[in-house]
Amino acid sequence: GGITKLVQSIQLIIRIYWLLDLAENSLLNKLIRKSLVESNHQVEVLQRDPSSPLFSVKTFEELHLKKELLQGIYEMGFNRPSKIQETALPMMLADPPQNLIAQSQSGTGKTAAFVLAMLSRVNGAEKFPQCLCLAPTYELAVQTGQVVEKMGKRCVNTRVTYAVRGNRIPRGTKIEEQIIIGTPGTVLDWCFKLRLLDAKKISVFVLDEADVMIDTQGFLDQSVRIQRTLPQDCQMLLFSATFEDAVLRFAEQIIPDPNIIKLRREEMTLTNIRQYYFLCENIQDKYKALCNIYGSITVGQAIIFCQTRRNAKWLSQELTRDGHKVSVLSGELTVEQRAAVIQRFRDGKEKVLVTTNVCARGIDVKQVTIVVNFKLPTNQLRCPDFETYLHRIGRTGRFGKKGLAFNMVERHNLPLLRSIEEHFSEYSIPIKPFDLSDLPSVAEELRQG
Ligand SMILES: Nc1ncnc2c1ncn2[C@@H]1O[C@H](COP(=O)(O)OP(=O)(O)OP(=O)(O)O)[C@@H](O)[C@H]1O
Repeated sequence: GGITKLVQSIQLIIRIYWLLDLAENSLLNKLIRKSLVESNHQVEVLQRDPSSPLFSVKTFEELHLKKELLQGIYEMGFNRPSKIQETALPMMLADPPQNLIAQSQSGTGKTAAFVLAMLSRVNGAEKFPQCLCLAPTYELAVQTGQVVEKMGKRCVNTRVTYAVRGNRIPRGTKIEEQIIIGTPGTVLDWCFKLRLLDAKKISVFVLDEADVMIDTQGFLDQSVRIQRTLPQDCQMLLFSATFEDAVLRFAEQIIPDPNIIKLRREEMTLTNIRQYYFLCENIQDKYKALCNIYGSITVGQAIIFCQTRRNAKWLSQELTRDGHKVSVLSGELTVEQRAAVIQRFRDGKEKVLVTTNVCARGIDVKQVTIVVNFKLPTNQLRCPDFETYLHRIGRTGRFGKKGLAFNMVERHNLPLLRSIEEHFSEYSIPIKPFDLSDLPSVAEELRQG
């Protein structure tokens, strides 16, 4: 009765927030990531059309791209294909066209890959939509469109338009742009209600951020309805940063006889991170321990994780008063504001980033040498949040550098620390109490970098 309805609506609200967070994370990654995330893993080909040419390319020249497209790529500073592009591009550019499902973590070159495929297939002389790309949110659609405009700068006859809320086009208008990027709901309206484009003329269909897409019933159904209206010989491409079973099932439902490739995620290792803890009576004690660290180690850049916005605010005020250059990252900032804070931190304008859990994910800043858990991460049930702990201290010790993690622990939370240490016992790295005698070796290790 009423109770179940109430529970269902609460669950729906939680899912929507979770999805928004997922989409926000995806957008934040795009905004802060100015360069490729290199991977030294090989791409795994899980399934392929036996007739498809299976080879990978090491240069863009081997792809026989239109010269104005090759020009666009070089002007973007791309020297050679990324790991996923090496295998995905030959499949996507093959004739006859191949369908593809590709998973590769954020920042590894998926967007550039399918944008290159769309630009490559567009016939600039024809003034009607030929490529359709679905994205989960307006902002992500705009981000992808910017890559099209940058990479297609020299393809003078090729133009892109956005099927998103707010781009009002009168019913019956015949759209001339060859590439359409939009969110599922608006794209459906453009196809059926407003009849702005003829889906039968679409030759390339891209569904990006599939892992974000499938989490709202609407998107999943709408994407399927759009895909159903496309012609049989339309090339279908689907991309996702992760490959949970649900994503793969959705992908195979949408993309007929696909090639399937994936790039394994870099394992997060803790082996090159030294972890210590300070026993603290209260928050002032924690602040004093923090000052001890600063007083005695030449710190590169540090990220300090707090559990609440209130503590983050209090801590940043204390640090600023003591003359540290501090920036704060917390949930009430918009994604663009967060990206700006992270960009400043990356540029070294501030030495300390105080942040709450919400923004902890996805910040990969190379020169972070120290991570401080001002409070150990726990979930809503006040149990240790192992995944967040791993994500947080994984912000340091990146790219083979040495890293340092300090945990400020109240006495009653020691069992929490022990269960975290136990959970990561495979790395067999103790979380030792920090005392000043450790300093010389720690400082030396940091210097070695
Ligand atoms: N072959 C390449 N060489 C150099 N830089 C590249 C290459 N391909 C992409 N990049 C750059 O790397 C960054 C990440 O690329 P891209 O956005 O395509 O990755 P992505 O996997 O789609 O990331 P996300 O999933 O976060 O959207 C971008 O700044 C892009 O310009």
